[in-house]
Amino acid sequence: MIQINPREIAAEAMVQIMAEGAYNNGALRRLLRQNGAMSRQDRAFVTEVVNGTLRNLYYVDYILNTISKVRTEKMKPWILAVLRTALYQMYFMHTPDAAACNEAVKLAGERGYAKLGGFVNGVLRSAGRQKGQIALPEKGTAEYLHVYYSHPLWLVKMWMAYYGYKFTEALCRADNKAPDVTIRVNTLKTDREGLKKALEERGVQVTLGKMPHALHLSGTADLGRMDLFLEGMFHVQDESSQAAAALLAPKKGERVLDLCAAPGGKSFTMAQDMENDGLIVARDIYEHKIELIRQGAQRLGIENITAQQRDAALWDEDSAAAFDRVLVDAPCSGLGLLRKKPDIRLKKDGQEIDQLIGIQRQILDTAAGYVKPGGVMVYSTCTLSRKENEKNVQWFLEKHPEFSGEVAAPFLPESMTTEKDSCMVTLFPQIQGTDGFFMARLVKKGS
Ligand SMILES: C[S@@+](CC[C@H](N)C(=O)[O-])C[C@H]1O[C@@H](n2cnc3c(N)ncnc32)[C@H](O)[C@@H]1O
Repeated sequence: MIQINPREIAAEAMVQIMAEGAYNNGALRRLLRQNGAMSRQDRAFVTEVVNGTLRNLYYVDYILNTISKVRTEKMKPWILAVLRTALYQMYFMHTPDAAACNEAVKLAGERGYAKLGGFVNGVLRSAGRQKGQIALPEKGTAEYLHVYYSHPLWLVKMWMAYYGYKFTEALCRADNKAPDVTIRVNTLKTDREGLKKALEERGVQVTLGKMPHALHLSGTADLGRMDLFLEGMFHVQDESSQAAAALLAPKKGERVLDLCAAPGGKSFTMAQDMENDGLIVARDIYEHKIELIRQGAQRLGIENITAQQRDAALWDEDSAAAFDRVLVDAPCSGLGLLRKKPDIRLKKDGQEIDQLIGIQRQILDTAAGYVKPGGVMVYSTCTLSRKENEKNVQWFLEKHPEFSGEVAAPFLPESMTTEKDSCMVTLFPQIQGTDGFFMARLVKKGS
């Protein structure tokens, strides 16, 4: 049997993600598939090392740059990947220092860098000796949160300006915990108790979520291959997204437009809430993503979704005042997803926010015209940036006096919202245990 070294796969993933620009989840999935002979334990190890290293990258690099004479940005991609993943194992996974160090030296040699084995050995031995002794920036500063919790400095500063130091620290800490898998029970086929029991019979640990059809799973190896998944008993969906669908609250027989719908999660949830009755037009700008909506709907036994490729920023006369409910789940900076997509924090620099605001406002402006008088629109993002969230809603309500905000709390379980008298809700990983998420309920006047 071929021996696959999981440490090598982890370092390879880091090269692809950090030096070649691959997305974290995509690169991991591809490498795990290509090395399918690895044991379940080794696959879990690779996933933990890659996600953990990415989640703690600013900290790991801070240690490397304190110890090494060569700065991380000057290192060869392979050597840097080997050092980062080895240091993560030593500092966060309790791998014995000597084992992590010896393996790293071997890995350097395997890709033609045998000459750098001494350098790798020196840096890691020194890191082992100095564990817990390297001075960090002073506590109470943005620089401390940046290094200790490995969040970009610009983001820490932005959140501190919004929420203050203590709240930002709690948020950063929550971002660094690997989340469990959350699913939405397919109420067209089963119910929460029935699915919980069936999952438990298959060895999955299950707890109930705050949303009425949410389950939290742990101990799931390959959920996508499980019979219950293939039979369409659930789809994977964070509780924040389930809440956004609940805030729009579509009813049986209504016409619903989901303008930025792929891969389809919120459309699927709404279709189930509507008991497969009425119509959901689910659109996205990317043709290849439309197929994901169709496949998902088919797996789940959903028949009231029509998927269409269309740019939501461009006006569609045929949709004018044609929908009871419109969802604008806008493209955004994704700063609420740091738990699940740890590479987001490394690849954004805050510059893209202003560009996104332009697109979000264009989509909102266009969407307003598709809502029937008396109809409802929900604007949502998976980000924690007030410019993309509250400021956009304020802008929209000023520009569109035919809309007003409706208090959101009555549409959500009490534990999901802390704002009791606002049309806007922000969810945080350290409070609701969800992704960082924003949503607002806007009602068009008239009847
Ligand atoms: C936050 S994701 C949507 C997630 C989806 N609502 C769900 O619950 O599964 C945003 C989506 O907007 C799409 N998008 C980006 N720009 C768009 C545009 N101008 N028009 C329509 N869709 C767009 C992206 O392709 C992406 O699928």
